[in-house]
Amino acid sequence: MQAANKEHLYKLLVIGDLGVGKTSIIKRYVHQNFSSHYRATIGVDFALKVLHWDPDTVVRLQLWDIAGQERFGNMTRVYYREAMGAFIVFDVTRPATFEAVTKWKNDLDSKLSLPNGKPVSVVLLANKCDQGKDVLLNNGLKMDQFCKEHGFVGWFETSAKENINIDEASRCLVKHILANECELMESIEPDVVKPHLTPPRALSCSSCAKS
Ligand SMILES: Nc1nc2c(ncn2[C@@H]2O[C@H](COP(=O)(O)OP(=O)(O)OP(=O)(O)O)[C@@H](O)[C@H]2O)c(=O)[nH]1
Ligand SMILES: [Mg+2]
Repeated sequence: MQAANKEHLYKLLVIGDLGVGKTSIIKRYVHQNFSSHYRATIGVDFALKVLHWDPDTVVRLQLWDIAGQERFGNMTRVYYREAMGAFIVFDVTRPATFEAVTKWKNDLDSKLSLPNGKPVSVVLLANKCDQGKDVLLNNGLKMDQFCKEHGFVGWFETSAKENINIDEASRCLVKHILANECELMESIEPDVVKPHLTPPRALSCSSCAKS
């Protein structure tokens, strides 16, 4: 296979309350397995997922699995640094974890933004949808409105247990990150190549090429 000529590496955050399924979603996405045994994450765990985005683009995702117990503490600023996007996860069987979504989003937006000052792209995950949709049934129709009001680029009902919508949610987030990166690149004056920038060919990105 011809070597990809565009490589991207993005740090992604996975945040949300205790026990909503952050670690399980990452385990399903990266290792294709699931365990019903709950072992709370301490601090932060890491995982790497490589996507062959298109024939000449490879996207490497560095996933930061942040413990729910970190709950907008002062460590989150350290964990959030230089991330390009995030998943905020709640548990559809526990309404309180949905209430916490706005707190996580506000914490993220108060501590992290893109170099142009815009908020990073965030996709909302309504996890454990294999276990019923209590929260969604009450809010299902309003989820699109909720996402618009709180600045989420999309939302998905997911299940780490049944492997539902996790790939789709990741593609949605990466698509928005690529578009953001393109906008950032375009905002850099084309005739002023800053010394730390890599050679011009890396300045283009697939979504720009498509636009
Ligand atoms: N039925 C079902 N159970 C799930 C799903 N995702 C996670 N679980 C279970 O929920 C519990 C918590 O999952 P974790 O992935 O450890 O949750 P977490 O968000 O990483 O929790 P912290 O690390 O404490 O923040 C475990 O018992 C999982 O098996 C799912 O999609 N469906
Ligand atoms: Mg965990």
